Amino acid sequence: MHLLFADRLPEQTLAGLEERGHTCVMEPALTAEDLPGRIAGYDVLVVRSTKVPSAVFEAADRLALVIRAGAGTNTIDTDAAATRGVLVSNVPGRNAAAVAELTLGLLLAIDRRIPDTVADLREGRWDKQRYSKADGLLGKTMAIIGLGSIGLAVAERAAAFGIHLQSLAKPSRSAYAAERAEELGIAMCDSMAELLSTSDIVTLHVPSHDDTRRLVDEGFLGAMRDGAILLNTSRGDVVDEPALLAALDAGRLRAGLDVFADEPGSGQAQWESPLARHPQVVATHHIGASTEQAQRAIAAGVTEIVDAFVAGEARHCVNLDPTRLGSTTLTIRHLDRVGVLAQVLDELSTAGLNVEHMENRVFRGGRAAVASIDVAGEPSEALMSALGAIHDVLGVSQVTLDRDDG
Ligand SMILES: NC(=O)C1=CN([C@@H]2O[C@H](COP(=O)(O)OP(=O)(O)OC[C@H]3O[C@@H](n4cnc5c(N)ncnc54)[C@H](O)[C@@H]3O)[C@@H](O)[C@H]2O)C=CC1
Ligand SMILES: O=C(O)C(=O)COP(=O)(O)O
Repeated sequence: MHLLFADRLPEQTLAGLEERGHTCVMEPALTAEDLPGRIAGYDVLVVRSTKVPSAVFEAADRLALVIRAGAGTNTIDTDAAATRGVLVSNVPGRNAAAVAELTLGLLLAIDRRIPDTVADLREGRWDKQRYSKADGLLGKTMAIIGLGSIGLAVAERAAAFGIHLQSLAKPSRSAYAAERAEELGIAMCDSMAELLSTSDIVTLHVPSHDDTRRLVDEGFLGAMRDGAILLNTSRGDVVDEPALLAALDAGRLRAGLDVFADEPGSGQAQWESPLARHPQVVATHHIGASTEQAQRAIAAGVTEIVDAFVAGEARHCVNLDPTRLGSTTLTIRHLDRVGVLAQVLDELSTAGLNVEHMENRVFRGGRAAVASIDVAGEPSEALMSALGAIHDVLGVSQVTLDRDDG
């Protein structure tokens, strides 16, 4: 396969993929505007924060997979990809420790005003009194919004500082996250108002999507305690930035920010941001995931996704239907002979049933096989008998599932 890397990944990763017979081209200076003109001829596109707009999918001739070498896929038009049948995968969890480390770093930097004290010393100014007013973190309460890989990694580290942890009760939380939250002693609040009004620190770890964009608005900020600290290492647009600026100007809050709504990409740029310059803010250059450890782990994840794709698996794909694909699963046991599946598909097509997912596994010995076919709709009795009557079909059964149960 031909792979285009539009951001920098370790050379060893490319070398490993070339050893597997793939052709890899790395052009880390490519921008979202360049990509449509460069994508022709590539099967796989690998990006970090470089944006992948719909124009890329319109211009692509053989693109089958986009890999986000990181967690957040908000920079990729995943709907446009889905319309063109292009898989989009991310590499979840592998950079969580790095982001959690930076989050705690921002918190310590704010509490002790480390950037200001360092800057003064670099200028030759000694002022012990000025920098002797930190409050300390022991016994403080932290609200964690988004209890996924990063939220939990932050919780583990904050717990070690003696910080009390709380989050929002969420019935749909995964069993793993719910169990881990309990182990870490994270208290659950029933409402956002309760969570915010009882926390000294609020840290954001949700992805950017329709429900979370500008989640932190004037009302949210107003509900935070006076003197509280807001940490954002998720995405800039989760925060209403003018509203945050107003709260900072009023001296009500302090903030640690790694991400900004209009941040420049991975290169260098002249960039004036009133938030990043604000004296109540400690800001960094969206470097949460940028440790060697995290990038090695992410690169290994990219290789695993390519290997899985070659083997026919859409690993960590974010734009396939997450619920059950077809409403009915047909299980067809048959002799492993050429043409049996073609006859099965012919019958489905005559019945007007669209196949949404299909897998065929051969039994040990190679004499028989079992096909599992998800179809959109309910097969009629006539169709079931027609399938059962196909020569070499050993048996047919069906399970009808509620789409939401997947
Ligand atoms: N600063 C940086 O360099 C990095 C930033 N990120 C950002 O952090 C985000 C989170 O990353 P992970 O923890 O790895 O993802 P994750 O998918 O493991 O966790 C996200 C969590 O947020 C929860 N969530 C989603 N919508 C919510 C809502 N409306 N209210 C409450 N919870 C909600 C999900 O249920 C999930 O538990 C990424 O989507 C990305 O935007 C990720 C990696 C690096
Ligand atoms: O993994 C993520 O979601 C990140 O935000 C990291 O972005 P980056 O790979 O540093 O451009």
